[in-house]
Amino acid sequence: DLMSDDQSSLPRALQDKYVLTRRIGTGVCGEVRLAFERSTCRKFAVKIINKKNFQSEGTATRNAETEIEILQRVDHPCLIKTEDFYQTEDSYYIVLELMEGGELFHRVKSQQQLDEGVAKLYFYQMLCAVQYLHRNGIIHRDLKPENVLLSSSEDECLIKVTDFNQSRILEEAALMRTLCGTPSYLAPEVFTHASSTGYGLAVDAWSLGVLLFVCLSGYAPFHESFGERSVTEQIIHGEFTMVPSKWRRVSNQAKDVVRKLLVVDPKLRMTVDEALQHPWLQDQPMLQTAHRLMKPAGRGDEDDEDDAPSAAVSTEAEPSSAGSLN
Ligand SMILES: Cc1n[nH]c(N)c1-c1cccs1
Repeated sequence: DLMSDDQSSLPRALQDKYVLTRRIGTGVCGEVRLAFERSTCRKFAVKIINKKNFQSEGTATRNAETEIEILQRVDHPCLIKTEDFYQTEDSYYIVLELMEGGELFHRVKSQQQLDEGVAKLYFYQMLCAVQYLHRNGIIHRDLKPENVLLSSSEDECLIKVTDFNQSRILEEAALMRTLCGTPSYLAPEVFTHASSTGYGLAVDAWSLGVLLFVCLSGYAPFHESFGERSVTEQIIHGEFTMVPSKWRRVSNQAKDVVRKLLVVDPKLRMTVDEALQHPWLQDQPMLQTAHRLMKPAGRGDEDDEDDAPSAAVSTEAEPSSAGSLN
C-alpha cells in the first residue's frame, strides 16, 4: 500500500503537498485514492492513470491530455473539479474533488432502484452538467453510473459528472477556419461533417436515457440476458423492455422522457435542452432543492474550518465535519 515504499513512486511535488492513502475506486485507466492536503487536511481524490494501460502510446497521451485539458477548462457545480495535475514517466496524477457519496452505480445497486423523486433530482443535475458541456462544445461520450458521483450518503445530494477521458472537444475553431477560406476546393463532407458534429452531441442524450432507465428501474435497458439478440443488436434497433414489476410505480411522464431519449435516429432523439423543458422536470420543489444544492457553498459552515482536525485524521471517506468539503 502507499503508506510504505510505494509513496516513493509518486512525484515529489505531489508527495510534498498531499498524503495519499487508501484506494477508493478503480477504473479501466487506473485507480483512485483518498488523499489529504498536508497544509489544510482537506480531502481529495487522486486519480492515477497508468500510461501503459492504453493500447498505444499515442492514444494514451492524446486521451489523457485531452482529459486534463478539458478538466481544467470546465467550471460547473455538477462537473468534477480538477485541483492539481502531476505526471511521471509512466503515470498521470489528477487531484480531483472528493465526492463522499461515491459512485451513483453503487447507490442504485444498493437500493435496487431509486425513488422517482430522487432519480429526478439526480437526472436534472446530470442534464445541467451535460448542457454546460454541450454549450462549450464538449461531448462526454462515456456517461454511465460509474461516472456520476454523489456528494454524500443522503438521498438529497449534489451529483457531479466525471471521467472525461472519452470526451472530444469539437474542433469548432479548426472547422470555422476551414470554412472561412475559399470553399470551392472543399469536399462536400466538410460541410455535412458540421451537421454530423451536431449529431455527436446526441450520443450523450442517448446515454442519459440509459442512465435514467437504470436509476428508475435498477436494471439496464440493453443487456445480453434479454432475448437472443446481442446487446449491440438491441441497441441498434432501440429494443428495450420495461419489465412491469420494475416500472409499475414509475410515472408515465418519467417513462416518456426515457422513451424520447432512447430513440435510434439521432436527428429524432430528444436533445438535452428539450429534456430540460420536459413536463416531468417542471417540478418546482425538485428545482428548488437542485438549485440550493448547486449553489456555491455559503460561508455558513466556517465554524467547521475552525475545528482543528484531530492528529489521527480518519482515513474513512465518510465525512468528518472538519474534513467535509466547503
Ligand atoms: C474522482 C472521485 N472523487 N470522489 C470520488 N469518490 C471519486 C471516485 C471516482 C471513481 C471512484 S472514486
